[in-house]
Amino acid sequence: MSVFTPLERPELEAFLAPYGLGRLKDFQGIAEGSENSNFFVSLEQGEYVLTLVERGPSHDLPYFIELLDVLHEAGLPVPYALRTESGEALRELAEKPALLQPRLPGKHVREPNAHHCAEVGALLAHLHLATRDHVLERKSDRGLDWMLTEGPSLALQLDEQALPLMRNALKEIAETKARFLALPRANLHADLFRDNVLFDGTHLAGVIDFYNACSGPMLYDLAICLNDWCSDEEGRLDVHLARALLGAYAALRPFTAAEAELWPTALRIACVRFWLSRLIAANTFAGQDVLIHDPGVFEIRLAQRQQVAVALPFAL
Ligand SMILES: Nc1ncnc2c1ncn2[C@@H]1O[C@H](COP(=O)(O)OP(=O)(O)O)[C@@H](O)[C@H]1O
Ligand SMILES: N[C@@H](CCOP(=O)(O)O)C(=O)O
Repeated sequence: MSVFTPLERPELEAFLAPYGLGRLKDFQGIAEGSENSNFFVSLEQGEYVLTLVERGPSHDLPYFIELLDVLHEAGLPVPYALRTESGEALRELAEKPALLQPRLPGKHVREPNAHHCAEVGALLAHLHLATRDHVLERKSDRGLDWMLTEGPSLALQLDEQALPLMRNALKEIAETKARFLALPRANLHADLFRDNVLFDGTHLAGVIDFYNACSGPMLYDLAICLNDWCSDEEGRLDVHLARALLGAYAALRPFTAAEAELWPTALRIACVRFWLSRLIAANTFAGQDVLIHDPGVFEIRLAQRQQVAVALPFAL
C-alpha cells in the first residue's frame, strides 16, 4: 500500500486537462506513504505528483498551499501546488481533495552521513528563516495540548517498563509547556524524517509531506528532525551526525540561551509526539494494508534521551 483510492485513466485525463500540460503519457500509484494516495504522473510537459488527500481536516489545505507558495518563492525545493489555466490550486478528484505538484528529483536516504545531516540542518534553518518574520499561524493538531490530552489514556496500554517513562515525560511537558511555547517561533515542517527528504546524489533536492506543518518553536522542529536523522539502532544520538546537523543549522540561525537550556526537553517532547501518534496508528490500522511505523522505536529513543550528550552549539 498505500494507494487508498485507485484511479482510472479517463477520470485522470479529465482532471489533468485544465492544467494545459499536455497529454497523459503514464501514471503509477506510489506505494510509499501512509496518509494519502499519491501517483507519479507523466505528462508531455514534465513529471508530476498527484495527491488525493485521504485524511485530516480539508479546511487546512489552503493553509498548506499558502505555506508551500511562500517556501517555493524563498527558493526552497518544495512541492508547491500547480494552478490550472483558470488559477485553481485545490481541486477534487474521486470525491477527494486533489493537488498536482512538480515531481522533485532524488531518493530517500536510509543511512545518512554527516554531509546529509549538514544539508538537512541548513535546509531546516532556511525554512525557519523564510517564515519567522511572517509566521503563518496554525496550531498543530498533534501539539503539546494533544499530547497532554491523549497521552494519559494511551499510556494505559503500555507495559510496566514503558509506563513510567511516558508518565514522566508527560509530566515534564505539563511543567515546561509555557517556557517551551515562548521559544523563538516560525513555521515548522514538524515531520522532517528521512522519508520526507529527497537527495539527488549528495544534493538535497526535495522536502515533501508538509501535512503536519504548523507554527511553533523552531527548536521543536530541530528536535523532531534530529531524533530521526541522527539516532542509531539503540536509539542513541550519533554525536558526529548530530553535531553536523546542529552546526549547519546554527551557522544560519544561532540558538538563544533559552533554546540551549530546553534542548534536552525538546528532544524528549519530540519522542513523545511520535510515540503517541504511532500507538494510535497501530491501534487504528491493525490488520489493514497500511504502513504502520513501530511505536517502540520512540520508546527506546525517549529512554536514551533521559541524558543528552549533544549540547546545542551556543555562544555565550
Ligand atoms: N513532489 C514529490 N516529488 C517526488 N516524489 C514525491 C513527491 N511527493 C511524494 N513523493 C513520493 O511519494 C511518497 C509518499 O509521499 P508522502 O507525502 O510521504 O505520502 P503520505 O502523505 O501518504 O505519507 C514519498 O515517499 C515520495 O517517494
Ligand atoms: N513521520 C511519522 C509519520 C507522520 O506522523 P503522523 O502523526 O502524521 O502520522 C512517523 O514516522 O511516525
